[in-house]
Amino acid sequence: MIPITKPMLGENEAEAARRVIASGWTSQGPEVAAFEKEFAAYVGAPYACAVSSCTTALHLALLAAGVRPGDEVITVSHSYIATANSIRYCGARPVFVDIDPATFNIDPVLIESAVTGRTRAILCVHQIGMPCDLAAVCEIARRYGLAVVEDAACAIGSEILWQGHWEKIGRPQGDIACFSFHPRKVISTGDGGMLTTANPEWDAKFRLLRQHGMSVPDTVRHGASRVIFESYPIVGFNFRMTDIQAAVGREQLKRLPDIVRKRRELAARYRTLLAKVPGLGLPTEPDWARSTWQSFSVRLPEDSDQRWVMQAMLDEGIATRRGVMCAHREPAYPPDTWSCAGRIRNRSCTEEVCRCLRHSEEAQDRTVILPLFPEMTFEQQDRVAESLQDALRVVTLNE
Ligand SMILES: C[C@H]1O[C@H](OP(=O)(O)OP(=O)(O)OC[C@H]2O[C@@H](n3cnc4c(=O)[nH]c(N)nc43)[C@H](O)[C@@H]2O)[C@@H](O)[C@@H](O)[C@@H]1N
Ligand SMILES: O=C(O)CCC(=O)C(=O)O
Repeated sequence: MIPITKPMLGENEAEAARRVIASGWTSQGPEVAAFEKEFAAYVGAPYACAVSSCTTALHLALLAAGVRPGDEVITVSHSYIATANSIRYCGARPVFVDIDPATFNIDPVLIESAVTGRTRAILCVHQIGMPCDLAAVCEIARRYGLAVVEDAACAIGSEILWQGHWEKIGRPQGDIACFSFHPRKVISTGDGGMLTTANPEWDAKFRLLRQHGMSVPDTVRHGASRVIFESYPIVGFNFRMTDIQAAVGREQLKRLPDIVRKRRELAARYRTLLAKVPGLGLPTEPDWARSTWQSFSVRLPEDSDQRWVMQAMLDEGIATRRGVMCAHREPAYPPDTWSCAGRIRNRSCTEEVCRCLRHSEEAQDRTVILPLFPEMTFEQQDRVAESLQDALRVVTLNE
């Protein structure tokens, strides 16, 4: 079986976890602090704060940016559901903007029509590791006084050409960037997340909110020679990362440059292997972006059926995934819970038929994500390419 993904974990990670367990201190402590410092150095950010997942990171980012019940946040529907959910957790309303079908990222041309008096922030996504057009997003956000939160779940190691220099995503170019260490991502701690920012007040807020709003952390009280009583000035959460996870994350960071290099090599190789497949659309990388290729997504020819192709490949022992989901199509998102640019401004869409998100829907329905992981062999990759071509050929023959 060729899986869709396989986290690159080995003896070093196992030894790191063992070392923490043997130390007797396993909850958020010195390993988390060290991981944060090393992660900040990697992306070039002034501050990094570790949490339990990217979902909880997004939630804290929006709260710190001042998103409150009744506010609107501009984002994409075409993303894992956690993106839109994080807005709902704040009692705010997602306003969905369609994607550019070439990059699967928010179409900057459409953002301005989604801004209203209630808009508080733009939550943009670097979908499947491809940097979105942050320069355009930030320009609009600055003009309207909006915060920019980046969902960089898949973009650890992605780069963007920023004011003439290549920078890692997460510096951050916006106001806050959120990363994921779920096993489907570029590096993994089992589950886990990270927020980066240049704003010390927001960083302090993340730290307070991730640990119940506790005024004096347990680590400080643990080592104190005088009795200290903590207080809880605000309602916080338990969104901590453990020291076991952080120790694994530190080992993963050491592997990261090799992982990204390998992923880019495999993505380039897919491009060569699939270049001549009739009607197949290959992903594009703008000349100002370098992806991690967290996923390699191909657009199927017009005459092929997505589910049929995926099943044919599964029958050959190859796992695939459909294109990235659209939150607005899920039962958790009835029409009264979200808006989209057209429904606000032109009223060109009815409740029944909405054309505002047609590129998002088309990407979900017409693309297939192929296996790509650093330990994938060329032989496995050849099998994937052949199996896809066979499946497409059978579809054509059946016509
Ligand atoms: C492109 C999108 O990819 C992911 O969505 P997805 O629909 O592909 O995710 P799922 O289908 O839930 O993928 C989870 C898969 O990730 C793999 N996986 C999940 N956890 C593990 C693990 O611990 N070990 C191994 N070896 N594999 C793991 C399994 O193959 C599992 O089926 C998410 O990461 C999204 O955030 C992302 N945008
Ligand atoms: O739970 C998932 O499958 C993805 C969500 C994620 O990556 C996260 O919250 O860190």
